[in-house]
Amino acid sequence: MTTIAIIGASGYAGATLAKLIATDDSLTLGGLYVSEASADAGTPLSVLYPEMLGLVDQPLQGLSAEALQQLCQNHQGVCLATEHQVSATLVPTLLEAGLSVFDLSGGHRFKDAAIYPEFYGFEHPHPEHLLQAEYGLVDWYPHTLNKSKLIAVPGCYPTASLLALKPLQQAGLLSESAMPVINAVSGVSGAGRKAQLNTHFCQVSLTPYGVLGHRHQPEIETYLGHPVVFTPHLGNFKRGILATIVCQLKAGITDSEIAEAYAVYQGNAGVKLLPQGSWPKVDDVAGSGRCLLAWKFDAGKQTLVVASAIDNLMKGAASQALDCINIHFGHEVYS
Ligand SMILES: NC(=O)C1=CN([C@@H]2O[C@H](COP(=O)(O)OP(=O)(O)OC[C@H]3O[C@@H](n4cnc5c(N)ncnc54)[C@H](OP(=O)(O)O)[C@@H]3O)[C@@H](O)[C@H]2O)C=CC1
Ligand SMILES: CC(=O)N[C@@H](CCC(=O)OP(=O)(O)O)C(=O)O
Repeated sequence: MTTIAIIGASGYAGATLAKLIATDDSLTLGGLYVSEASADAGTPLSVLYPEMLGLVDQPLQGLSAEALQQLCQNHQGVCLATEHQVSATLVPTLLEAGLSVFDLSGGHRFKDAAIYPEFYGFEHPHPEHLLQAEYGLVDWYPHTLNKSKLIAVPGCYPTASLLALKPLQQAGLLSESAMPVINAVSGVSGAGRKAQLNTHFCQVSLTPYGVLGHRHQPEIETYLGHPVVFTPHLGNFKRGILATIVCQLKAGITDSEIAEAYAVYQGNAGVKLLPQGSWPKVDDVAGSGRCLLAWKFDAGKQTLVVASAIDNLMKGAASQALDCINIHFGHEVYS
């Protein structure tokens, strides 16, 4: 059995992951950590999330220097469900102790350290570790996940967008002179558990944000290998992401070439194509580790619309992290 700790376990992504690890036959859920001064230190996770009563009753521990030392001695892997800068600061100690690190934040998704001051608002404290991180988009890069002890779990919007666009890019169907336009709506849990006025459920009304400057734009472009226009929106529902993407394809492309490109997902339990004429809904993926895709093509305009739905806390965070852990340690993956 492989024992996994979670730092940031009281947050939405960390708690979702704790539940998945606790019910995974190949893994043992180890220590659950919050910040040293957290008001939740000492509280069982199941008190914060009663759905986990009897399943995850261990208390959250404040991450003191002593707790960090014990974490390093007692676990094979650790998940960082913490804010980007916190993850970037913790990684060197965890790697030096020999642990495998699964970072759910954006702290290690780029090789180019210059992205951090521009899109994340801080200088990366350990750019040397960026070069060793592998990007954990499990449906596309499963074979690199045992090549490094540092796995950068993708962001939620990039997961939804890349799963929709990579088949087209790989098959060479995207027009080189046009950018896919991604409009994506996320539920409020995407913003985390901590209260903030602009993500207060009663204040939220469907609106774009981060226009032409969201940090997921460079992440999508990096792993697609093609520029895009990405506009996230916040919607007044709890969980799920729906990305609706409009792309220009090269002249002469046909429906059957598009179908062939998406056949890359045949037999993949984690990504499913809906029958032509059906479109994914966020409620159809809430609580699931799957991505649902659907597309329609106008051959006259060479325009493709593809829609992609995931649960931001599952495929967009915790279930993708769980798949990364199991692939990394050579266990069976159940999507
Ligand atoms: N929510 C989502 O849909 C997704 C989130 N992510 C990423 O996952 C990470 C976590 O997100 P989310 O769960 O939403 O965030 P939350 O705000 O819900 O949770 C953050 C967690 O980190 C803990 N924490 C804060 N500071 C520290 C610290 N210094 N040391 C240890 N623990 C700390 C918090 O507890 P406390 O403050 O009490 O210490 C809490 O447990 C972020 O990087 C986010 O960008 C990725 C994909 C999707
Ligand atoms: C609705 C909402 O606020 N969503 C978050 C994205 C959550 C996510 O995927 O986070 P990371 O890339 O940061 O890990 C945002 O736009 O910042």
